[in-house]
Amino acid sequence: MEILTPAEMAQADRNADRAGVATWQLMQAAGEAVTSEALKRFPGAARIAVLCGPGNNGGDGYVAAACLLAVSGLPVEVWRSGEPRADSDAAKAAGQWVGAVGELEEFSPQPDMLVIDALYGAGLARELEGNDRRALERVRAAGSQVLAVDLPSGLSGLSGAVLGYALQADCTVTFFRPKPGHLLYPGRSLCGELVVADIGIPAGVLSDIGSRLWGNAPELWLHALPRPSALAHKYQRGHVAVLSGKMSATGAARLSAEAAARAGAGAVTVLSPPDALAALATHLTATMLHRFDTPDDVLTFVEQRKVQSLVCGPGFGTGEKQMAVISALLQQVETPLVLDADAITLLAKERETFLKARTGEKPTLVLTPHEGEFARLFPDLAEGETLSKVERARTAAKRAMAVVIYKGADTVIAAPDGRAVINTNGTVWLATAGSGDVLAGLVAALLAQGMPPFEAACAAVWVHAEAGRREGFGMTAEDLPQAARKVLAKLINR
Ligand SMILES: NC(=O)C1=CN([C@@H]2O[C@H](COP(=O)(O)OP(=O)(O)OC[C@H]3O[C@@H](n4cnc5c(N)ncnc54)[C@H](OP(=O)(O)O)[C@@H]3O)[C@@H](O)[C@H]2O)[C@@H](O)CC1
Ligand SMILES: Nc1ncnc2c1ncn2[C@@H]1O[C@H](COP(=O)(O)OP(=O)(O)O)[C@@H](O)[C@H]1O
Ligand SMILES: [K+]
Repeated sequence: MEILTPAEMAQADRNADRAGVATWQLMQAAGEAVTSEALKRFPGAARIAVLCGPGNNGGDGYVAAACLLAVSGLPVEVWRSGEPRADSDAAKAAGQWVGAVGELEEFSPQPDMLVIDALYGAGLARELEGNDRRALERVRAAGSQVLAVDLPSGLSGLSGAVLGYALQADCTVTFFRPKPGHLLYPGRSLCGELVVADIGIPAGVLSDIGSRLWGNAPELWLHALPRPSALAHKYQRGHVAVLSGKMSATGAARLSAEAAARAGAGAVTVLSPPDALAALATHLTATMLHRFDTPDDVLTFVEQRKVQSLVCGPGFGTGEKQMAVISALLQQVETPLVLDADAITLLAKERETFLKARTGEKPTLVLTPHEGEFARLFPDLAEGETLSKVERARTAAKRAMAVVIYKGADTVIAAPDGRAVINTNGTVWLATAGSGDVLAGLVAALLAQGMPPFEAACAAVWVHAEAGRREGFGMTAEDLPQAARKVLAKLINR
């Protein structure tokens, strides 16, 4: 599903108006959607308080208050912060509320109350403070249940950051399409359960908006998942090479290699520095092993053995020898390349040179930084407090001419052409050592089988997360490749 920024949502609104769906109609539908979720989800509430701001978010609140009074059989109170502008839809909605309206500073929340937070939504223009903030703080202290209209007031719809203060909602009802702030942390957790209500905006309004952001789902990349021909031999199913680090750090490369094999690569080779050969040889079975000493050894292997993708970084090391290998790969190899972990740290050491070289048409590169690695490679983006994670990932992808998988609980995948995806099926069980190495192997396997890089990255992230969910508590990274295989097998058979 497309994700719309607040500005794109406003455009959708205007397009809907032009298509004959009036904003007043949308406000009615929004208020009714809030009403129906309130009744469905909070059957234990003894009374309802609706907090209404001066804009359209407040307008939705007034509509909901009127509907709830008519149908819930509960006492409904309205508390306002500011007055709607004359002749606005919100003013019309406020005019239809027949009950009393209290000033927000006098609002006294109760534990048995459902509070409907309709102070600010997409129009939040500055930090939430003063009476607004104090009222929300009282709600938190009282422990009332909270339904947020569009967004918990104070949350940035663009970035998911809290501007001043925001309540923890039990449920958030938004309209038409989710916004980035619903899916990026901390917004994602503050929203509680997210409901995306259809309020009658036709999907056609999206055509000239050109949103380039989606929630990650198989629909985006299922068509591109590799399906080998019946006659394929092992190398035609993709040959992945994984570069290992020294003897004491070979596990990471093995995890990537195992993941690549389980994700459908027909052949996987671990390239090993001389000192690690023995350690790897005792552990590898189906995975092949090949020694390398110099960057040239790697280049020769890639060419002669028709390697179709490479993983470099997991457990690789950050010395000069390793830097020489990465430079050679970036400069002399056309094969799709996944750079993770130590490889990203190495790139960061030569940041300027690396980024300068990444212009124009370049061979496929996928970078998989976690928060710390991202900050090393793009310190200015990591510091920019006003940028959302999506904007950071997009800018990084453009600069590096690479698909960037910016990992975390809300992993964002971005391509140099501006496409971006927010992953939403992650689980904390993935926060285990080696889980990133598995992800790198999954991406490489899909690349080696010919999947386009952005789709391969999105698919790998989704499958990795789904595998983590399947395994759940107590899972280690060793469990992930097999679980990923099962997830992929199901998808391929769809
Ligand atoms: N398709 C759709 O999109 C639909 C959208 N709908 C609804 O519309 C909502 C967006 O409405 P909106 O644009 O009127 O903005 P909203 O959030 O109500 O606030 C604007 C007002 O608040 C003020 N203000 C802002 N920040 C402030 C602060 N910190 N502290 C104090 N004041 C502050 C601001 O003042 P100003 O900055 O102008 O001085 C202005 O007066 C959206 O979230 C959804 O619920 C539905 O009706 C159905 C269709
Ligand atoms: N709290 C979390 N919720 C969801 N996914 C997470 C969480 N923490 C980490 N992950 C995921 O787990 C993986 C960890 O990768 P990484 O940090 O590189 O670990 P390692 O270096 O140990 O392999 C990434 O895919 C990341 O998105
Ligand atoms: K709100």
